[in-house]
Amino acid sequence: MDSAFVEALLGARRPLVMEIKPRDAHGADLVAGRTPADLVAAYEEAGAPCLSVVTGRWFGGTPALLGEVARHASVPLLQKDFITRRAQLTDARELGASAVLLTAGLLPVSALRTLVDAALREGLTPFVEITSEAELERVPRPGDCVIAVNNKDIRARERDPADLSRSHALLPALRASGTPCPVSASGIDTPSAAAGLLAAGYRGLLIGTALLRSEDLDAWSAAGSGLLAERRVPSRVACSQT
Ligand SMILES: O=P(O)(O)OC[C@@H](O)[C@@H](O)c1c[nH]c2ccccc12
Repeated sequence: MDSAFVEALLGARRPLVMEIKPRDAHGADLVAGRTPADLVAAYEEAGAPCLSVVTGRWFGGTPALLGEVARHASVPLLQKDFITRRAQLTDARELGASAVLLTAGLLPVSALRTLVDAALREGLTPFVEITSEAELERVPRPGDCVIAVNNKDIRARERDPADLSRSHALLPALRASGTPCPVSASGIDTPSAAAGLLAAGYRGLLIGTALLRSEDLDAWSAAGSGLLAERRVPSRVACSQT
């Protein structure tokens, strides 16, 4: 498969897809005054092989944020939004995305197939999120997709507590599906949880909130490269609700 996003992730020493999103699921600010350029610089310096940009408005994102990140980033970008129409794929590519989120649990199976085919035709890597084996079975062309287990539930707007055991339980099925790049996403909130998922066999982790609140990205990078330092990771004080 020909995918800059997958190649970057599989070739990375620290396969962490570092996410930029303005607010967490409860509406709290995650950016703390930093510009998109500041965030890109911090993540790239920490060794991010790819970045995720949330453009969905539940999390305070906009398409313009993706364009702004793309102006500064030199790594492949994933757009995270609720994509239901082909026109959104063209927009994603024009804004600078290399990969697009498609949510298996929210799309009828025929729409999922159409969007996976259309994304691949646009040169975009489908990054398909699933939460169960039943959803995994609905993913077409898994060998051409990144498949990510979401440890939270997007139908609950990600306000539910994360269940990392879901990622551990679904890994064998993910591997059997033929995806080149099994990913675990959401609610990974400590470097040791990250290290555990990578040790289990995940080839990529998608982390937003915890990185945006972290004051020690190096500890995360160490976890990502299997060199977990036994040190405390200070968190930013949770920012006020907006
Ligand atoms: O901030 P977290 O818990 O590390 O989660 C990141 C990412 O998985 C989450 O932002 C997300 C998962 N599915 C989405 C769909 C749209 C927007 C965002 C998302």
